[in-house]
Amino acid sequence: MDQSKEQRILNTVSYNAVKGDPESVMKCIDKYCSQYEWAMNVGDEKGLILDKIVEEADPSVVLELGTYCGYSAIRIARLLKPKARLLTIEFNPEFASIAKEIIDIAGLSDKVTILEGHSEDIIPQLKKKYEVETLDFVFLDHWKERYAPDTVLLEECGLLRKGSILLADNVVFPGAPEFLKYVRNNQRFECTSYPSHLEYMQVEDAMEKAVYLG
Ligand SMILES: O=C(NCc1cccc(CNc2ccc3[nH]ncc3c2)c1)c1cc(-c2ccc(F)cc2)cc(O)c1O
Ligand SMILES: [Mg+2]
Repeated sequence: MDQSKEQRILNTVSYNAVKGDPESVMKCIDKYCSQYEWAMNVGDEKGLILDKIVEEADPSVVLELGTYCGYSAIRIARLLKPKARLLTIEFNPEFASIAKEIIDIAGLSDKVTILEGHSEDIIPQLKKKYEVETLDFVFLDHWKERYAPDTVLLEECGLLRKGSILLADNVVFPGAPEFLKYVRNNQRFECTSYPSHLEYMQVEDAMEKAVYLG
């Protein structure tokens, strides 16, 4: 059975990246996906915007929805302070296992925990099973039609506090219209749009930041 694209991404990382060096893992993935096979990593252009927002927030507890190959988990975790941690939810078992290996190569396994399953099933378990009090930062990058319902679920589960930051990828392409409508018309969120481009392409995209006001 020939390999998947995600397996080929892991191969190129394990062959070319410097072990324990997150930046070299990111560069390796970006090089491969811009030159050989497109893949849905947040990429280096939107990644720089993500970096700035994470650095400004300096979060202790981060939730990511949609791990994929672990590129954005590495991007975020490399900026976190020593005790801070990132929980990332991935439904696709192959993606989860490839991400685990890539995160390990980056040397970030002690900061990142991959939770296998659907966001709607795992979010309600975060407080009791994963000892989360509230979330400082949430990166939404899973199924776009889940962004809005999962935002409601996060609030219902008491996981958002005054100042919690939601950052959503792909609000322009593929698009997350219900999410934009929900947060932009909701007084409990302060929204900012970050225009950019789809990873490795010249197609317009954007990320949306929604700060929870409590
Ligand atoms: O759709 C996207 N990503 C989400 C996604 C997609 C597939 C599988 C999974 C499986 N992982 C998964 C699922 C459900 C889940 N529930 N809880 C956790 C969880 C995890 C996740 C996406 C698409 C494009 C894109 C596609 C085509 C094109 F032409 C241009 C652009 C660009 C992106 O940056 C994207 O992020
Ligand atoms: Mg995305």
